[in-house]
Parts: sequence; C-alpha cells; structure tokens
Amino acid sequence: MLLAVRGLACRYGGVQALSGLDLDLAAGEVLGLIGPNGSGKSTTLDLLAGLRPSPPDTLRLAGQPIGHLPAHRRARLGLRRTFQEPRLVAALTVRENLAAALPVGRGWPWRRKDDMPWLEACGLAHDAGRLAGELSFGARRRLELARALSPGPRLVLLDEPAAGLTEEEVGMLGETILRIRRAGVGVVLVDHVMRLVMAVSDRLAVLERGCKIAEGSPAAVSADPRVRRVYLGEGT
Ligand SMILES: Nc1ncnc2c1ncn2[C@@H]1O[C@H](COP(=O)(O)OP(=O)(O)OP(=O)(O)O)[C@@H](O)[C@H]1O
Repeated sequence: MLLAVRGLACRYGGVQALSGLDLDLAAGEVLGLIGPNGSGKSTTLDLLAGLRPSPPDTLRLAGQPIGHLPAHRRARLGLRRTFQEPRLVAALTVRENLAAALPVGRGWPWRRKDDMPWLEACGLAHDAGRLAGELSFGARRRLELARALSPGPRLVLLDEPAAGLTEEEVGMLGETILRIRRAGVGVVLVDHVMRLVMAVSDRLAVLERGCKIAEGSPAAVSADPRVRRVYLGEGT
C-alpha cells in the first residue's frame, strides 16, 4: 500500500477537527476526499503533508512510518502537496520554476531531464522556456502541480486545484490528473468542483464533522442515502 492512514486525529482547542480516520491509497490511484465545509478535509491534507506532527504509525508511506516527520522530509520521500495559491516565481521560466521547487540538498537525485515527463503530463511541454508570469491562470495551476511532482513523486495532495478555473481549464486539469495517475503516482484530491472529483477519482471518502461516513466508488458514494442527506442536504 502506498499510503496507509490509521486512527488519524486532530484537535484545535475544543474542536475535534478529525477523529479516528483510516484511509488506504495504492500507487496510481486517485482518492477524492469530499465533505461539507468544516468537515476536516484541509486538516487531513495538512496532517498528511506534515504541517503538524502525528504519532509515527498513524501514517505510513510505502510501509515506512512518517507521522513524526516534518513536511520537508516527507517531500523528500515523494509526498508532495499543492497550494491553492500557486507559489511560482513570475520572472523565472517554467523550467526554472521546477528547478527551484525543492531544496536540492546533498545527494538529492535531481536531474534536469527528469522534469520533462512532468511538464508533459501537466500539458506544459511547449511552455518550458516561457516565463511563469506570462502563463494563463489555468496553466499556472498546472505549473504549481508540475513543481510538486518533480522530482521523484509518489503521492501528491491536491488542495482545491480547480478553484477559480474555467470549464475548459478544469477539463485540462482533469486530463493532467489522469496522466499523473497513469504514471503510477497516488493522488489525494480535495475539491468542491464535483464534476472534476467525480470524473477522475477511483474512490471517494466522505467526511462529516471529522469522521469518515462513507467510502467507495463515485457511483456508490453518490447513491448512498447518508451521503446524500449530509453532503447534498437532501431530506433534512
Ligand atoms: N487553525 C484552526 N483553529 C481552530 N479551528 C480550526 C482551525 N482550522 C480548522 N478548524 C476547525 O476544524 C474543523 C475542520 O476544518 P477544515 O478546514 O479541516 O474543514 P474543511 O473540510 O477543509 O472545510 P472547507 O471545505 O471549508 O475548506 C472546522 O470545525 C474548523 O472550524
């Protein structure tokens, strides 16, 4: 299993933002994490990415306990995330933005040619020499994603990547996510744009008030009466 989450929990003062969360994710699988506002999706991504520590065994990446590792150590193991606001340098080219993405510490196996497959996957192969500041909003989002991927990705956490995109840009983002999946990278996708989540997820997990209330294929989860009641506000 690429990612195994067991009993993940988080408390902010008096608020139990997440309790007893279990999740599994295989390489090359897209897990859509959905739920109403305040249900714990961002908290889950923060805990997975290492913004705050957890007991080591609550999170395992390819069998290795990582709950205690800080974000940069997890990133080096191939666990990356994107941010809602692209963290790009407008005056650098697309390719230079990739090279500047991760602190290239001693022994980091970064090679320039390794970037190309990710630029291609993100639909940016023809823009490698363009300045990031010249790209459209949708292309900047895809560059943010390429930056998270290169080098050596295993699992990428996407935090509302479709927010603010046009219909066409959402389509291109969906194709990008499917190419990343085909490359064997695991994806956890949090987004309110349901047509994207439904189109690219192999599996959905639904959170409500910090607890997982359903999990399964997009079709099964959308037909689940509890999910419909809680998430879509039906019959309440
Ligand atoms: N820094 C914080 N301090 C205190 N409470 C917080 C903090 N961050 C989140 N919370 C609370 O934790 C709960 C889960 O919030 P979280 O942001 O994870 O939900 P979410 O599902 O990502 O929501 P949204 O869809 O609105 O982004 C909510 O009750 C929220 O108010």
